[in-house]
Amino acid sequence: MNKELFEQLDFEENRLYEQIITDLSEQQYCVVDNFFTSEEVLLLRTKLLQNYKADAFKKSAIGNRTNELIKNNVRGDFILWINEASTAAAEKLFFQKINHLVAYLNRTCFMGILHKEFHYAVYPKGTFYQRHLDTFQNDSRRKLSVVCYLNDKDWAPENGGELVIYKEDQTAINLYPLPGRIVIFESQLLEHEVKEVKKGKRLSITGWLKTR
Ligand SMILES: O=C(O)CCC(=O)C(=O)O
Ligand SMILES: [Fe+2]
Repeated sequence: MNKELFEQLDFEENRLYEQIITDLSEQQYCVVDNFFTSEEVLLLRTKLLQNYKADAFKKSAIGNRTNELIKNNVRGDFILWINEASTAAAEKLFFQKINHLVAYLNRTCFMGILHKEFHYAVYPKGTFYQRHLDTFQNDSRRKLSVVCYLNDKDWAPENGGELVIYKEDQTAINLYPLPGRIVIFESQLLEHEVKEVKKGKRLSITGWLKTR
């Protein structure tokens, strides 16, 4: 049997990933609850908090003082980039799950995702991220944005911190950062914002799947 044919027969359809592909093509975004189990969220949250307490996070703003001030008006989160070569259990598990999804997307939709970059993010009380397009960083290689929420299950509406996605017809979709939930959307197409956190710290991993 030739290799291509073998690969076709070997191929197993994944319902969850198929739903992601359908949603992305129909509405440019998708929401998957329980993409990470509660044990996985706990593992990831513990690692995030360990780094945060060790002061490893940086203010998301860069540049000189004036620039920083301007950026703080736009975005108040603290971030830490994650190295894919990390041997920490949490980070290995994270990239395993992401890579499994990426392999499927590349195989079934020829998405051509070659690179990725992910960072932990902490939004303390009072912080937000104003409406933006993820390509404002001048990175046209960003194809899909992926946000994974790591809060405890007691994250309630009064905590604020919703992700608001503005669809192409400008309808707003409000999404709470519920633990285990991931949101994927077209980086080049959909503007979005993070509403002010009113209570507690909002914990997440955000990243981009890139084409070159
Ligand atoms: O945390 C979120 O829900 C979105 C974060 C975001 O828009 C970004 O980091 O570019
Ligand atoms: Fe964004």
